[in-house]
This record gives sequence, structure tokens and C-alpha cells, in this order.
Amino acid sequence: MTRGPVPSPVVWSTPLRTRFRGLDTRDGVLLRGDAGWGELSPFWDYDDAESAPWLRCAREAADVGWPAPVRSAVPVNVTVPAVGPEQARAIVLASGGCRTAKVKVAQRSLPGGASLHAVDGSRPGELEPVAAEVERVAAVREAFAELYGPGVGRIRVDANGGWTVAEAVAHLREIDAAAGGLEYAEQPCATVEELAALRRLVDVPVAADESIRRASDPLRVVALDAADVVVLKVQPLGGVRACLDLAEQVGLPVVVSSALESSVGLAAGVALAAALPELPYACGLATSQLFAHDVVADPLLPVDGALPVLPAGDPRLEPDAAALAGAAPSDAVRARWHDRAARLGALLDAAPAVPSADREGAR
Ligand SMILES: O=C(O)CCC(=O)C1=CC=C[C@@H](O)[C@@H]1C(=O)O
Ligand SMILES: [Mg+2]
Repeated sequence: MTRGPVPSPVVWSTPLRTRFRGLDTRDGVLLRGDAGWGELSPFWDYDDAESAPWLRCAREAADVGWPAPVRSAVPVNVTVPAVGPEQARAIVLASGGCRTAKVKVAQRSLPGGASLHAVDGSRPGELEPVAAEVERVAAVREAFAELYGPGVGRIRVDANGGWTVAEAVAHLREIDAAAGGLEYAEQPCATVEELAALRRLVDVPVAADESIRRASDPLRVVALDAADVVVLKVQPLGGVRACLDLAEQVGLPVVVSSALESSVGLAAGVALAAALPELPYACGLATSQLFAHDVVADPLLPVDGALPVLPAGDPRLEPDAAALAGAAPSDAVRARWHDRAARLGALLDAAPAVPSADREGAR
């Protein structure tokens, strides 16, 4: 087994335990700087322009480090992919004490078994029947009752923009009843206008995810009064400090969620959650549970429903040679990430720099 320091950059790739976001594997690259390790792992369907903020986040972690935390642990939710009720129950029972679950709904299946993640407002394929969503949510509720007694666990759903307004009204009515009251519905519809319209038709609170992280103007969610909660993901939004700025401008409760990173990338999300003045909800940062392999020896997994806040540079966040051997990419994947990181680096270096002193002052 190889021991000793891991040379930067390092590419990783792992199968997912369950298909998620239409993905069976996840991969990325880790970069080492003076402050620690950072992760660059934009999804492959993101072009270079949309992927550039992901590199800004990696460079912040590697070169600058993170702002001081105001808490030492971050409560997290278990993430339940679009699976059958037995598997949903098993995922909650094995979640490391999470008392909040986020359940994927509004799946659309395409011919041949492919399932498309609706991010562009298009809604191809056939919508999953509400009965399947109700069964999944009911199984999660039963698992919580089994673990903690009745009425303790909280359930939220994430539709990734997969419903029309009318579908959202109909599906949420039944899912809300099965959940015993949903905490919120994340991105039930694709557009900000639809979220605003839906919010006036249902009692379930609405959370905006894609309408923040993939929007040219995330503040439209506020201008149109389209959400009760915003989901912030550090990589797509350009890092911890960029997210703190955005949270302040948005002025709504924030849920920090992962972009399906390794533990090195998850630590940046934990750093944001740790630095936010208020953290009223559990965060979606328990997603190492979805990975067959992680890149560190002791992955960021919940204990008693929370993740510890580790500073950048903490030895627990160092990539580990033995773990990386399990998460080894093919030569083709390694080459693809080296190319992509170089292209994104050139893109960022060509962009006008924001002096870090100004950034600090703006916070
Ligand atoms: O929020 C969570 O519980 C986990 C993260 C999560 O759900 C997601 C991570 C990455 C991509 C997205 O499809 C998905 C989301 O939509 O929130
Ligand atoms: Mg989401």
C-alpha cells in the first residue's frame, strides 16, 4: 500500500451506491494549496462557464481557507434517492442518527430506463406516479418512528423542478399527508415564476435550489417572493465567502447542501454551514453515504445526526493513499479532469480578479 503525502492534483472516481441525479459514478479532482485541499468537481453536463465558480471554491479552500466558524457541529439530513420503500427505510435506519430526511420525488423516466434530472425547465419522460412517492415518504416516516418514536423526524422532498404547478399542487397534497406535514418542498417547479405561483396555492413551504445556483440572477427568487428557504451549494456558487455574501443579500433561511462531493469538497459546505449566523435547518451534507468510496481515511459521515466542523488543513481532510486506491479513476477519466482543470484555470486567470481585501470588506 502506498503511504506518505498524496501529490496534487489528484483525480478520484467512485461508483454511487444508488443511482442519483441520473448518475452511477461521481468523479472530480483535488487541489492542494497553502491552506489545505480543495475540490473541483462540476458535473460533466456543466460547460466551462458554469463550472468556473466551482474552481473558485476549490481555490478558496486550497489557498485561503475559510472564515471562522460560529458552531462546532452541523446537523444534517439523510438523502433518500428515488428508491423503493424497503431501500428508503434501510437508508434512514443506517443514516447515523439523522432526524431529517430529504426524499427525491418527481422522477421522470425515459425509454430504456434512463432517468433525466430536470434542470433546464424541460420535462421529458413519464412522471413517476404519486403512489410511488407516497410509499417512499411513508417508509421514511415509519423508519423515523421506529428509531425515535412517532412525530420526531422531519421530512422534506426535492423535485428538481420536475413538476408543473398543477402537478406540484396535486402531488404535494398527497405527499404532505403521507409525511405528516412536510418541512418544505425543494425546487418543486423549474422556473421562479412557477415557484411564486405555487407558493400562493399550497401551505407547504417552498425552497429554491436550481433557481439560486443555476440562475443568472439568484435574487429574482426574492424579488418575486418565490421561496421561504434557499438552498446554497458552495461549489456552484463560488465558495464559502461568496455564499455568505449571497445569504446576506437574500435574507431568507439557508440550507447548505452538497453537490455530491467527496469529503474534501463536503468540508467546504460544512465550513459555510458553520459560519452562517443562523442555521435553522439540517443541511444536505451527509452525501458521502451515497459513495462506494471516499478519498479520506475517515469520511465526513454523521454521528448522532451531525457532522463535526473541521478547519481547513485538518488531518482528517487529507486525501489518503489507501482510500484513493479504492477511488482510482481510469486513465481516460484522469486525463479528462487534468484537461478540464487546466481549461478552467485559464478561464479564471483571464477574468478580472476581485481583491480579497475588498471581498472581506464587503461581507
Ligand atoms: O441536499 C441533499 O440532501 C443532498 C444533495 C442533493 O440532493 C443534490 C446534490 C447534487 C445535485 C443535486 O441533484 C441534488 C439537489 O438537487 O439538491
Ligand atoms: Mg435540490
